[in-house]
Amino acid sequence: MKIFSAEQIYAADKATIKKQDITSDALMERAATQLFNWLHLRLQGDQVKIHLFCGIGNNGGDGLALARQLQEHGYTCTVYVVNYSKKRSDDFLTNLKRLKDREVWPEFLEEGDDLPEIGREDILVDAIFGLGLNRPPDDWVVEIFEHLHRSDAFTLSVDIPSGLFTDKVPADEKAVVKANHTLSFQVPKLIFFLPQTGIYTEQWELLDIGLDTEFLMNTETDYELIGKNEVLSYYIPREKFSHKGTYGHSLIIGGSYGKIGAVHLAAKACLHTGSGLVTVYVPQCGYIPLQTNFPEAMVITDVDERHISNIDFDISPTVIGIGMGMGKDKKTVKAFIDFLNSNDTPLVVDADALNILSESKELLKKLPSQTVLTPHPKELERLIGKWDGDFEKLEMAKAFSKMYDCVLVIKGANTITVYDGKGYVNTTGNPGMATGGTGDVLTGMITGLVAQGYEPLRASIIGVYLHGRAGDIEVEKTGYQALTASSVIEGIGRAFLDLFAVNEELKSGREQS
Ligand SMILES: NC(=O)C1=CN([C@@H]2O[C@H](COP(=O)(O)OP(=O)(O)OC[C@H]3O[C@@H](n4cnc5c(N)ncnc54)[C@H](O)[C@@H]3O)[C@@H](O)[C@H]2O)[C@H](O)CC1
Ligand SMILES: [K+]
Repeated sequence: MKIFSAEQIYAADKATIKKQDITSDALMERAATQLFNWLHLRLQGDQVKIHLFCGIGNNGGDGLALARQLQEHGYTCTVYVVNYSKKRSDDFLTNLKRLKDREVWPEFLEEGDDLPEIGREDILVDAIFGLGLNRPPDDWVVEIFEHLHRSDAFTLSVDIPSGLFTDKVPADEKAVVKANHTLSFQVPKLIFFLPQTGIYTEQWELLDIGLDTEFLMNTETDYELIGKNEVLSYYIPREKFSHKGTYGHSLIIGGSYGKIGAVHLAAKACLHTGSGLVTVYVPQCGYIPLQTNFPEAMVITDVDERHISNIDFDISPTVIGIGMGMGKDKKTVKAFIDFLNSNDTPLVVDADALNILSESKELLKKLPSQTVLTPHPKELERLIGKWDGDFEKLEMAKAFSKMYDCVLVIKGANTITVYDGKGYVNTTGNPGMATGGTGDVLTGMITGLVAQGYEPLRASIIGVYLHGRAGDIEVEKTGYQALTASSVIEGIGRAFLDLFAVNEELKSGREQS
């Protein structure tokens, strides 16, 4: 699913109005009807108090139109207009008049006014600012936001939480409404997925307002949201007359004394993801544990007992995953540099190998094209430098990925894969996965997908999705605290099966008919 910028959404509005030969007011009415339906379905006429806080632009217009529909259906609502500017939008004014024609008189809030009492059982609708915010809200408006927050009432934001810019992180966290739920129009917004802006809404949901599908389909976006459909469209089916050679040979290089487990996890995840063969390359201390506990893997050992000191093997792998648990011993750093100087096998690079690259950036030029790098936030900072806010981070990541022709997998709550100027935002995963070893599992999975013939960008996107899905499946059994990297590996098979699972409701519907 595409993630559109604010400019593109405004353009989609225009295209829709023209193509469907409707007024902008009619489009706003559609938006308000969707908001109303959402609330009405849940409230079923309940007489809970609803406070609608509206701005003076089109976000406020949506709020006023919603207020009218609520009032027409007998709901108890009070409407406030946060009067932060004299430049009211036309559709706001149209809806203000319609409300007044029905003898609903909004209370206009100005600087210094007393603020209304809000009970914690009430419902707040936040339609103060939408996509049009272009400077931080005034202090007195921020005070209103804080007043709303203190009420503890359920807060429903219209389109986006008011006070959020669509392309930069707000300087003051008090200057953003904290929403329990956001009903956003038609398309997901990037702000829902970034750590510094995603925190302002607990949940978000899309409401279809019938924007022109042709425009949406034909417009290229900088970001894409990755769900099951996207992953399914990339899936390569297995062939009947295939054999283990068809699905590649992965070599996992890493480990050091006390960190052999990292290689074990990566290699096992690689195998569970479908790599035809998996060989691990470890220091000698890894030989017995791996051969004892992981019979499917072949093991090649370094000449050194405790560290990798000379990467030397006589197999021809399809892809190499390197870095987990490898450490930065002097011998290892040298071995890694020598390896890069002679290697032309596709690479997936993680952990200590990333840190070695960060310390000698000239090495980055030695990576084969489309090498996959899987940094967590600290490793990313060492690689690309410090950034000022999540949006700058993404721009810097894109520039870095272009400069070195590499796929950057930026790990986080919503992992974002960056390549060729585009970002792919993952939707799976959960806080239980913030535990040691899950990164090793991810690297192994991406390696296993490259081995099977997925090009590195797709392997990364699919690997990240399945990794999160496996975690989501397993967390149902364990809860957040007890989820481990090993259980994520156990979930990989189910994550694949889930790609093809028919929605239970659809299935039972079909069986009945
Ligand atoms: N396709 C859709 O998604 C539709 C969305 N709709 C809604 O329209 C808003 C966007 O409306 P817009 O009028 O452009 O912006 P705002 O409502 O956010 O209004 C802001 C308004 O105020 C001015 N302004 C900006 N920042 C400040 C500030 N700090 N202080 C004072 N004034 C400020 C700015 O110039 C604007 O005029 C979208 O989010 C949806 O809710 C449509 O209703 C249907 C189609
Ligand atoms: K809003």
